[in-house]
Amino acid sequence: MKVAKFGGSSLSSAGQIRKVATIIKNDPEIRAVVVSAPGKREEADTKVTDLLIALFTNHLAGLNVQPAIDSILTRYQLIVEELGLSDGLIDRFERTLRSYLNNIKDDARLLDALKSAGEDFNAQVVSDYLVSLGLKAAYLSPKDAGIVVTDEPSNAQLLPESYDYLKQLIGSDTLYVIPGFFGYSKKGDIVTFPRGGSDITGAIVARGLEADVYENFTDQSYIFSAHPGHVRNPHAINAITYREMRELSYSGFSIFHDEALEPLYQVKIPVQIKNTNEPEIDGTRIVAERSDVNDYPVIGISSDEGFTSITLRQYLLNREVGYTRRLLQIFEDHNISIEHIPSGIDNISIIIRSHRLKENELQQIVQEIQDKLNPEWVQIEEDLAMMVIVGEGMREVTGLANKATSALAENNINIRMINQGASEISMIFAIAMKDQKKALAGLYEKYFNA
Ligand SMILES: Nc1ncnc2c1ncn2[C@@H]1O[C@H](COP(=O)(O)OP(=O)(O)O)[C@@H](O)[C@H]1O
Ligand SMILES: N[C@@H](CC(=O)OP(=O)(O)O)C(=O)O
Repeated sequence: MKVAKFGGSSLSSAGQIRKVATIIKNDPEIRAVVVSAPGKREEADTKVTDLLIALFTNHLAGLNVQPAIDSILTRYQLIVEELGLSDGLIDRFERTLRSYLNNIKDDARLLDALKSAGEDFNAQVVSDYLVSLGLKAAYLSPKDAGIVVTDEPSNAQLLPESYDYLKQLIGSDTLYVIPGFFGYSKKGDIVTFPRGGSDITGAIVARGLEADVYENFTDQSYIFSAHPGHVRNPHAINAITYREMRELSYSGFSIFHDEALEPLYQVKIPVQIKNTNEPEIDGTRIVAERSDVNDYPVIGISSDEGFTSITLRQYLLNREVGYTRRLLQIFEDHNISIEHIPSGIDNISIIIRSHRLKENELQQIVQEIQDKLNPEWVQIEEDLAMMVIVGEGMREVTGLANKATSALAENNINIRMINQGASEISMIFAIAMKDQKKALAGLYEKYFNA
């Protein structure tokens, strides 16, 4: 039994939805479908989720919201007309958006409700279309499916009891079409997952329904060993482990959400990445173990930008008990999570994502560091990129770090920090953001073409 998730690129137009329906019709193993909101039809297009966020922003600013509502409804109108579905759907969608705007007074909750509409409307469209083709399909709201989440707007986390509710759907002869990207809090409010979170819903449903495989349909036939938009003709991956994928998706492989692995790895449900436009290709499998570690000790290289490092120097820091804890406390007080903490005997760096800092917050943090810890000096480096090299074979094979340092040296790229992940399956190099493209090309050549 399979659960299939179709991403925004697979559902961006009536033509794409037809391809999705063909995939579903041809595979009776698919027993539940999770859908995203319509994505971009071409590069310059706007995702429906972004149109919904624009609607929220206009509403908040007190502007006329009609143009934003029209642009959203037009996307669905085009799809509904071309698929020959009832116009009544569009009236229902308009009433839903207006009722959210009129009735939800809390801004964060309104934003989540509006964002959820992209997936919610699309699930109704896809379900109606499958029914029109003669399939026994039905729209199922996350509320009725039992997807219960924590109450943190835009950052929902699943509550484990959801699996007990989802289990009750096992064995049904109805093909459920479930909107991705959101769940309901215990109080009954809509709460969304982080952006890209329909992958998370798909994983939750696959686990709840005890699927043999979670098929994730997108616009690429494989996960490649480097982002295909940044490296020309990267090597296609056949199998990658959950641990490898988590490291890579957290740091730039946006094809699959890093938090979508959590529901799956304990119960070892494999993920099959497939292309809606080339469904005959098997694609990439995300699994617990892979058999080609000797051939590919390194499986992928990702890069991610927008980091800031704060480095403190303090002679005899290694002997000061509690120094690190007091430093970390400052970041905790600012509610800023930390990415890396490389340290030496007399210095320590804290690396964070720059977007987590509010205006002037960095200066405030430096001031607090000076007041509370009195270091000899504090150095700030902004605009850093992280190059992340990942592979289960990293522990066994010698000379892998050397390849990276020589690739960067040959390209005259200064390394600002090196961190070997405690998992021993990743190595991270901080460099200046301006060198990122050159670094990725150089590293890719060394590991995959040398
Ligand atoms: N290593 C990689 N291999 C394949 N695609 C990647 C990789 N890293 C990033 N991507 C990007 O992920 C995109 C697909 O993910 P996403 O936009 O979330 O799709 P969907 O709309 O189907 O959910 C690809 O078009 C590609 O640009
Ligand atoms: N539509 C949401 C959730 C999502 O997962 O979309 P996609 O499958 O197109 O990445 C977003 O844009 O964030």
